[in-house]
Amino acid sequence: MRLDYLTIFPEFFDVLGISLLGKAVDNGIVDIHAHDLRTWTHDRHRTVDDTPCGGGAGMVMKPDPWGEAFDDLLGADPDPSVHVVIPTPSGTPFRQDDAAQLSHADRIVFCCGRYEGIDHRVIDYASEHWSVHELSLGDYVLNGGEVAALAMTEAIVRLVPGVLGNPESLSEESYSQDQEGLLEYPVYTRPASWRGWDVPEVLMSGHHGHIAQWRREQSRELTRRRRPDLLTDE
Ligand SMILES: Nc1cc(-c2ccc3ccn(Cc4ccccn4)c3c2)[nH]n1
Repeated sequence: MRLDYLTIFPEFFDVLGISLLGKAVDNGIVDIHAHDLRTWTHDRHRTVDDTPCGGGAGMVMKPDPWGEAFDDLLGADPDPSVHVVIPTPSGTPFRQDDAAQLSHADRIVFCCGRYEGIDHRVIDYASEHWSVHELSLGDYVLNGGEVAALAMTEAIVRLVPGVLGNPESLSEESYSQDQEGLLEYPVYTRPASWRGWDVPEVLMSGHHGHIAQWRREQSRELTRRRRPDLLTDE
C-alpha cells in the first residue's frame, strides 16, 4: 500500500515513522510519501491561497498547485483504484467500515487542506479521475486536514494484514463485527488489587464461559449508557 500526503506541513507526517506504522514501513507493507504542496507553486512567495470568490472571511486554497501535484503524482489518466481522501468538516463521517474498505486499497492520496478549505474545482477534477472520499473525522472543527489524515491513516493501516502483531485483537475491538458492534468491555491486568480497587472476581475465576458472559454484559451495559445509537435490538 502506497500512501501520499499533500500538505503545506509535510513534517506533520514524520510521526508515521514511529511504532507500528514505522514497522509496517520497514517491512515494506506500507510506503509513505509526504509532499509539500508549495513544491507546485512558482511565485517568489510560494503562494497556495487567495481570497474567496463571493467574499467572506479567510482565504481559500488555489486549485493550480493541487492540479500540478496530481499531474506529477498520479498523471492525467483516470484510475478508480486510486483513492483520494479529502478530510473536511463537511465530509461524510469517517467510520470503521471506511477504514476497512480503504485498508484494501493499493494507493491512497490524502489531500490536507488549510485556511477555509480547498477550491471546490479540485474535488470536481479529482472525482473525474479517481475515487474521491470527502470524509469528516467528527463533529468538531480542526485547523486543517493533517490531524484527520493521521487518525484515518492509523485506523486504515492497522487493518492491513501483517501490520498488527496479533490480528486476533482486531476482532475483539469496539465497532468490530465480532464485538457485535458494541463498545469494548473494561480490561484489567495484574496486580489483583491496586490502591483498594480489585480486579472483578469473575476474571480471576478461570471459568471461560462466565468470563465471556461477563464481558458481553459489560459491553452491552457500556453501550447502552454511552452509545445507545449502536444498539440495534432496542
Ligand atoms: N472533522 C474535521 C475535519 C476538519 C478539517 C479538515 C480540513 C480542513 C481544511 C481547512 N480546515 C479548517 C476549516 C475550518 C472551518 C471551515 C472549514 N475549514 C479544515 C478542517 N475539521 N474537522
